Amino acid sequence: MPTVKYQRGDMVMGRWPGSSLYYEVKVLHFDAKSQLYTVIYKDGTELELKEQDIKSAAGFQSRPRSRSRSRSPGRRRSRSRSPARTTRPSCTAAAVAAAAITESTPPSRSDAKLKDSFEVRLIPPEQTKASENNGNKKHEKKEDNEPANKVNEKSEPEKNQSRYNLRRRKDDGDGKAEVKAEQLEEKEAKMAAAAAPPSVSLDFGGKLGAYFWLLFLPAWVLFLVLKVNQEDPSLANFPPPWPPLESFWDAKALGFVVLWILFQVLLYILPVGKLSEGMPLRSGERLKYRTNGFFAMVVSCVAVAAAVQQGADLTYIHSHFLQLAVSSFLISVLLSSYLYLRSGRAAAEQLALGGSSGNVAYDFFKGRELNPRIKYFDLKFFCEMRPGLIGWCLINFALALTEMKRQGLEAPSHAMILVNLFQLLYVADGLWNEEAILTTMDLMHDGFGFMLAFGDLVWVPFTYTLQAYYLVSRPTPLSPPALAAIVTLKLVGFYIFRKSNSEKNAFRRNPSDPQLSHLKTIPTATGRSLLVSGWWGVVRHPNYLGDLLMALAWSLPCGFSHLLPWYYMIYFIILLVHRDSRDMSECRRKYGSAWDEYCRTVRYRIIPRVY
Ligand SMILES: NC(=O)C1=CN([C@@H]2O[C@H](COP(=O)(O)OP(=O)(O)OC[C@H]3O[C@@H](n4cnc5c(N)ncnc54)[C@H](OP(=O)(O)O)[C@@H]3O)[C@@H](O)[C@H]2O)C=CC1
Ligand SMILES: CC(C)=CCC[C@@H](C)[C@H]1CC=C2C3=C(CC[C@@]21C)[C@@]1(C)CC[C@H](O)C(C)(C)[C@@H]1CC3
Repeated sequence: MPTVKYQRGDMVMGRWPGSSLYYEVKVLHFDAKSQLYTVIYKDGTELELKEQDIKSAAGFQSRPRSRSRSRSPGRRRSRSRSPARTTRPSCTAAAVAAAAITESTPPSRSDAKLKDSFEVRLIPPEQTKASENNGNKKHEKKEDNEPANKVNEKSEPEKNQSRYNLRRRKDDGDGKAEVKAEQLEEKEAKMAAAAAPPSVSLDFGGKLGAYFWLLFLPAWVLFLVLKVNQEDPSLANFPPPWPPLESFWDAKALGFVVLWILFQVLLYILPVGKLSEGMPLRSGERLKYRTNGFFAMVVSCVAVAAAVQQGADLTYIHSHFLQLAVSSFLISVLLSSYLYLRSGRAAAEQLALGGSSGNVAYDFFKGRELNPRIKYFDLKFFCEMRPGLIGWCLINFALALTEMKRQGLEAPSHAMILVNLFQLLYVADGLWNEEAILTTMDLMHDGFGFMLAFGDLVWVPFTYTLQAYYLVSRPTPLSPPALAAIVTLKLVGFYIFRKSNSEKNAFRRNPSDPQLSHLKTIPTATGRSLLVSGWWGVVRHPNYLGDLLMALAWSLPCGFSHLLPWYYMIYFIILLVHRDSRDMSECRRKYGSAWDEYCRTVRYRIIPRVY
């Protein structure tokens, strides 16, 4: 192939995205269509690079420290208080490669210091910039706050510095011009990284999987809704009776759903509440979000109470559950189609990683655009946090009223009260801590497409309410000890869930938060660190553990007569196990062997000593 400069198996130097640093990589593959080389770093991290980001190894050498008069990364480090200054690389892709070029033997893992202190492997682009910019004291402060780094600072001799000074020979010793060229390169590389995100493997079963999920998810919701309406919803009583076609559609139901969504839109755009910043995007930009979810929930409760006071019959929700679900489904399909169409016009840097497979079904399902917005109105954030989530509580409340009416009760049953209160607490907590959602996977990494639109508008309100629906016509008495045990379980789960989510959110927002200074961290090549003690040192997803305990507490009040009210628990285990593995791959890609280090230190994923 005449146009291919580097061949498979060639050892070359690849630019680390977002920086001007080059590391040794092996060429795995060249894609003629995208003109991208797939390269692999020494620790197994794979990236796709443009030809201009690859140089032949012959043009590189490690710069001897004595000649390092310029503001090279290594030298900048030696002036700053960054941990990178004082530690030696151990195993990130880039650092291993760096060490491999400058030393005959790569850094040894058996290094005694490695055991107790987590080491910096590479100057992260952000850190490099921070040290370069003397005015940026914030970053230095952050590093000071990390005890693990302090240990490193004391223990590592400066002589290691020169090992990271990898640059092209022609740049050597060229004072100001060099700095300028370097800054330009860094800027270019950043833009390239933003514009051409590295491709990631397709999850959810890839393209075929997308077709499957597009058909299966709506069918499954329909199945559940029909099943819970059966007098005997046991598995043996299969299939549930198919209702007449005309009963799927009700214009009034569609009207109610549209009104509800518009009401939530109105509450969302009111200039009430805090404007919170999201995490930095690949372009470096930080979007602003109006986090007034709790306010929206309170106003919605007042509005619903007023409507009931005025004689509105909420049992309509129970009797038209199917039609309301179908209406929401139609809206989610319309929304997803709009999202897919508009994503065609989105700039490359606005797309989620892996969101552009080129396959219509997959991209429609998974969503391409990361943060689709109409002016300041963030569609993904709004859909995830408002109509479906608050709607879930409204439906639960309506089902409690229906239970009272059906069973001639003066108050809802204990089981119904527990389910209502538990789930209300879950939603209210999510909305109270709305800002925390900005550091979750959905907001940071996932595109907005059918999966989330359907999940937010149909799946959450019409399947998360199944326990309450189940209880409407199936009285389930609870003994006082059972009641106490279930409440305790819920509170324990909630405590773990809230504390761990808040800890991660606080750390991501401000790594130098004095309240977190006791926590150990592992620095990574991206400039972000990973918590390795506290909640995130117990298991890799303590928040999932808390969430699962809560899910158990939601099913227990419904007893053990049927599987249906346990559906949420089963689904949730599958969802979280899959989410955990998706997150593992994503973090492995992002953090390279710093992530492996974290996984070796924190061995269990969700349940200590079990999983
Ligand atoms: N009820 C429901 O239906 C659902 C509820 N949930 C709940 O939503 C919440 C959010 O979940 P989800 O978005 O899946 O995942 P997380 O909130 O756990 O976010 C995962 C991200 O956190 C960061 N991270 C991972 N490990 C560490 C660490 N050691 N130190 C610092 N940061 C770390 C990484 O992002 P980075 O490093 O880029 O910051 C990672 O990608 C959870 O509580 C979950 O239980 C989730 C799904 C469905
Ligand atoms: C099968 C299918 C269609 C899956 C879609 C998954 C979505 C239903 C969930 C993905 C992540 C979610 C979160 C919440 C609700 C469910 C979805 C949208 C959440 C808003 C619930 C309230 C919590 O407090 C939370 C804010 C942490 C949570 C965030 C993730």
